[in-house]
Amino acid sequence: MNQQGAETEQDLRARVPDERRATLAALELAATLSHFDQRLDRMEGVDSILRETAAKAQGLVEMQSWAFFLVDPETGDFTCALTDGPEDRLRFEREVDALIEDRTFAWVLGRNRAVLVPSGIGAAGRLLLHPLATSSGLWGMFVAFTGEGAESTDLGFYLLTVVFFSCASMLESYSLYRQLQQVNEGLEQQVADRTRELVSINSSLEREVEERSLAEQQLRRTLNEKESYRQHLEAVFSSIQDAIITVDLNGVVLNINAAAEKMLGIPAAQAVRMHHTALQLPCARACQDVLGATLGSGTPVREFRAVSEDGAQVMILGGTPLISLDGTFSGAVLSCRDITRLVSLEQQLRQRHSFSNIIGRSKVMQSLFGLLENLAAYDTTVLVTGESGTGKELVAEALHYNGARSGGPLVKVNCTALSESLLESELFGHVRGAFTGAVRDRAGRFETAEGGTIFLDEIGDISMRIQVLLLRFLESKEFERVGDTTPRRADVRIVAATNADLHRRISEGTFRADLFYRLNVTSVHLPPLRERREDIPLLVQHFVEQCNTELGTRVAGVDEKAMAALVRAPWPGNVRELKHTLEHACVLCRDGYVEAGHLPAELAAVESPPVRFDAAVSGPVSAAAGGAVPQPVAGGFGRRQLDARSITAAIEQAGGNKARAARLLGVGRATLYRKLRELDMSI
Ligand SMILES: Nc1ncnc2c1ncn2[C@@H]1O[C@H](COP(=O)(O)OP(=O)(O)OP(=O)(O)O)[C@@H](O)[C@H]1O
Repeated sequence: MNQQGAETEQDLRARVPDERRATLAALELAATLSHFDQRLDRMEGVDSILRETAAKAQGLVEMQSWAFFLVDPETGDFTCALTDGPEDRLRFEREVDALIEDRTFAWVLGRNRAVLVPSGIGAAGRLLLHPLATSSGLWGMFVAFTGEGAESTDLGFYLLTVVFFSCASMLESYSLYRQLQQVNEGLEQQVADRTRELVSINSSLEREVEERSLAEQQLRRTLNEKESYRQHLEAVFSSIQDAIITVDLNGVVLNINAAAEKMLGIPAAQAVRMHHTALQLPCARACQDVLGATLGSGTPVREFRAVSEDGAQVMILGGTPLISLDGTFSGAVLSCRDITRLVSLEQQLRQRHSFSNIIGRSKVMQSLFGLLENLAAYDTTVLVTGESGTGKELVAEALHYNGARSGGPLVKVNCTALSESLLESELFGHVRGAFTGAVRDRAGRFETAEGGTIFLDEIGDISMRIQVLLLRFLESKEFERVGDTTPRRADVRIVAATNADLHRRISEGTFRADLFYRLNVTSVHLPPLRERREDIPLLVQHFVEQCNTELGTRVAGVDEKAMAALVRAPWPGNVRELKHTLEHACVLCRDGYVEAGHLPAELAAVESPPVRFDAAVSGPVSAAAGGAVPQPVAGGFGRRQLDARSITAAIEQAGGNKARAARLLGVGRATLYRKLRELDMSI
C-alpha cells in the first residue's frame, strides 16, 4: 500500500497465493507461446528466439546467468550460441566441457526435462540443464546457474519443459523457415538468372528478327531487280533484230525470239521442244553446223557468213555456249542476222554515186571516179578539160585531197583574172623594186604551194611569156622571182584546167604545143551536163539538201513536173547553172516541194513531149530519195547570152562583186573574166 492508501499491482500480486500465481504464470506463458510461431518472419534470428526463451525461463525459475549451446549440424558438437553476458561464455563452455566429459550432459539429454546438477568444474551454485529437443531431433541445451533456493519440484521447473519445447520447435521452424527462405532466394535467383537469360535471348531474337527482316527486304529487292533484269533481257531478246534460237545440249529448242518466229514462220510455243534440225531455217545446213560446232566444243563460233542454196539470202551466223549459273555448259545460242539487204546495198555502194563531193551516177562519171582515184595516187601533172561549170575545180580538189599531198596546201590561181605582168608576179613572186609598187620581196603562188598542189584555172588564156615560164618550171622545176636572177625550186604538183579548145589554139599559134604536151601528161575530160542527164535527179537532190543546210530552207524535194523541166533543160552553164537554179527555187519555195513555178520562166515554159520516169519513182522526188532517170529531151534553151549589157547589169546588181555577178549570170568567174576581156570591158 502506498502512502495515499492506494494498492499497487505489486501489492495485489503479493496478496495472491503461490499456487494461483504459478497457474497465472503458466497461463500467461501459454498465451505468449501461442503467438510464438506467428512471429517467425519478424524474428531477427536464432539470437532473438533464444533471448526470448531465456526471458521466459527466467520468469519461471530464478537464474543468475544462463547460456544456450546449440548442436552444430555439420559436426554434431555443442557450441555456445548465446549467454546473457559475454563474460560468462568461457565459464559456461568449461562447465559444458566438463559435463560432457563426465557424461552428465548425455544423461540430461536422455531426460528431456529440467535437471539440476552440481557444477562440473566445482563452482558455487547449481546448474540447471534443459535439452532443446523436438520429435524430429535435438537442437541444443539450455544451461543456467540457479539461485540457492531453486528446487526441481517447483511448478516453474515443469513449465520450463513447455518453454524449451517451444524454443526447440521455434528453432526447428526457424531452421525450416531459413531453409525455405534460402530455397526461395535460390529460386528467385534462378528466376532472375532465367529472366536475364530470357531477356538476352529475347533481345538476340529481336536482333535476329530484325536482321531477318532486313535480309528479307534485301532478298525482295534482289528478286525484284532480278525480275526486272529478266524482263529487260526478255524485252531485248524479243526486240532484237537477229533471230535467236537457244537449244539444250541435245539440240532441242528451249526458246526462240520474235525475229526467229518471223524467220521460221511458226510461233515459239510450236518451236520449243523440236530438235533444231527439224526447223525450216534459211541456210539450214550452215545453222546446223554452227550449232553443232558450239555444242560439240563449248566454244563460240563468231561471224560465220552463210549463203542460202539459191543464193537469195546471205546470213551472218553466231554460236554462243549457254553457261548455267553454276558454270556448267548447258546448251547453245544460235544468232542469225539476215544481211541480204546489206549486201545488196554494199553492191550498190560499190557503184559509187559520188567521189569527193563530185556527184554522178552516169557511166561516164563512174569511170571518171575510178580514173580520179588512180590519178590521185600519183604525182603527175593533170590537165582537166570541160565546159564552164562542169566541175573542173572539184576535180582538182579531189586529186589533191585524195592524194599524198593532201597534207600540203592547195593553191588556186585563176589565170584570166590577171594581166600578164601581174600573173607572172602572182605565180613566181617578185623582189623589192622589181616594178613600181614592189616595195618588198614577195613569194609567188608556186612557193606558197610548196609540198602541195597548184591549180591553174583557165590555162588556155595565158600569154606566151607565161607559157614559156611555165614550160621551164615543168621541165626543170625551177623559176625566178620577177626582178631576180636567182633560180628557185618548188616541189609542187600542177593541175591545170581549161574550157578552151587547146588543139585549136595550138593550130592558131596562141598556145605552145610543147607546153600542151607537158600539161597533158594525163587528162580528165568532164562532159557537159546535157550529155549525162541521168545525173540531174541526183544532183538536184544533192543541191536541195545543200540549200537546206546552208540557206536554212526546209525543202522536201522537187515535184514531178519541176523535175521533168530540170532534166530536159540544156544547161549551157552546166552543173553550176543547175545549182544556182535550185538555190533560187529553194529560196522561193522555202518548204514543201519545188514546183515548176519556182523555176526560171524560160525553163518552166519549155514545152516538150511528156517525160518518161523510171518506174521505181512515180511521185515527187524527195530530197532523201534517189531521183528518177528521165529520158533526155532535145532542144529547149539556147546558150545564155553573155553580152555587154547583161554582164554590166549583173555586175551592177552584184554591187561590183564579180564572183556574185558570175553566179547571177550562171557562169564561172573564169568565164566572166574571159568574156570581159573578149568584150574589152574594164569594169
Ligand atoms: N559533179 C558535180 N557534183 C556536184 N557539184 C558539182 C559537180 N560539178 C560541178 N559542181 C558544182 O558546180 C559549181 C561549178 O563547179 P566548178 O567550179 O568546179 O566548175 P568549173 O568547171 O571549174 O567551172 P569554170 O570553168 O567556170 O571555172 C560548183 O559549185 C561545184 O561545186
